[in-house]
Amino acid sequence: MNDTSHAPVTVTLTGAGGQIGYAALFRIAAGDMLGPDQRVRLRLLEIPQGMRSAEGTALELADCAFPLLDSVELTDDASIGFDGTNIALLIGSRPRTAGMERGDLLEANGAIFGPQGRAIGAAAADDVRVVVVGNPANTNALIAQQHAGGVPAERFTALTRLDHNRAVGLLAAEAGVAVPEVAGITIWGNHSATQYPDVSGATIGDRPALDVVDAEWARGAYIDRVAKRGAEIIEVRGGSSVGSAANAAIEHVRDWVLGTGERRTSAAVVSRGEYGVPEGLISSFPVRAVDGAWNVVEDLEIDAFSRERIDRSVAELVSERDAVRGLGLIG
Ligand SMILES: NC(=O)C1=CN([C@@H]2O[C@H](COP(=O)(O)OP(=O)(O)OC[C@H]3O[C@@H](n4cnc5c(N)ncnc54)[C@H](O)[C@@H]3O)[C@@H](O)[C@H]2O)C=CC1
Ligand SMILES: O=C([O-])CC(=O)C(=O)O
Repeated sequence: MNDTSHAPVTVTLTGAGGQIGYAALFRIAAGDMLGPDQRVRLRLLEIPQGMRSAEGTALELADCAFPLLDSVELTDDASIGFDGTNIALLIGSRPRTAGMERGDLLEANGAIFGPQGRAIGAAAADDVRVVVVGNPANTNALIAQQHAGGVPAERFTALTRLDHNRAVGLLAAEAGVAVPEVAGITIWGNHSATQYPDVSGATIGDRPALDVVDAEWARGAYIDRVAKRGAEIIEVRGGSSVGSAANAAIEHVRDWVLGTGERRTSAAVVSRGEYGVPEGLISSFPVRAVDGAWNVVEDLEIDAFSRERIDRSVAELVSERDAVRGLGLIG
């Protein structure tokens, strides 16, 4: 992938007929995800009810005449959708609606991700990389991974980049600085209201963030605002985040494939026990991407406040894992 020959990369999107799919596909085809020289083959995987909408999107993609877009194929068969795929964005699921918590979604969505994981295991390219967007994203990623025999576990990730970007944007706004001044924020744990946006190691310009903004705010209202931003958007827009979610998924894949350099970001990746997170959980960590792989940044200091917040979110991931195990969705 991304070698000098620039052979086309196959990108599969599930939920391609949905809102995030619509917001993501044009940017992927324009080169925002894999770079301005990388041709892409798009596979749009939908359920029968979503096919018509995906067909419409495919017509519009054709009408853009994107030079980097090699082909667009539509299917409702996962074994075709993931055949030879290099990058899979698992977006299709049921969005949360007002008043609904993620726990309610476990059962509704869990059954989607086992078969998709199996199809990825059976059909995808050797270098396949998967990011799960559909909620509950961390646990859906775990389910897919557990069914994808033969695919290295670390190729399954879940999206917390949207939370990360929200945390950066809100901190920059509070400090009255431009976004590039902010560095070193971490989202820990689950993509849910228990997530912990951690600014204890963050900087604003060349100063510790906690010397610039009120520490009480950073450890109170700020955490709540970031963690509940999804619900805020639902409340204000009347629907869940779309443009910002598509953007985050694109940035997640772009960093994973092209690298972050020294810049730190957040992604939900398979724990190898870092920071006391139980091995095997797909939990959000501070990460850098090097040579096509996410590496957890391991040398951060965790104070008692952070420890408690991380543990709380990780406990929720453990309970989601146990719940899907109880439902027979994983072994
Ligand atoms: N991780 C994150 O940061 C975020 C995650 N989300 C989640 O992303 C998901 C998608 O959101 P939207 O695009 O707004 O929803 P949407 O309802 O507009 O689109 C979902 C699409 O998925 C399709 N679909 C359902 N089951 C499928 C399956 N088994 N295979 C293929 N396609 C399938 C549906 O037909 C529909 O077209 C939701 O679960 C939402 O909660 C949304 C925002 C942020
Ligand atoms: O909250 C939701 O249902 C959508 C979502 O994941 C987010 O916006 O972070």
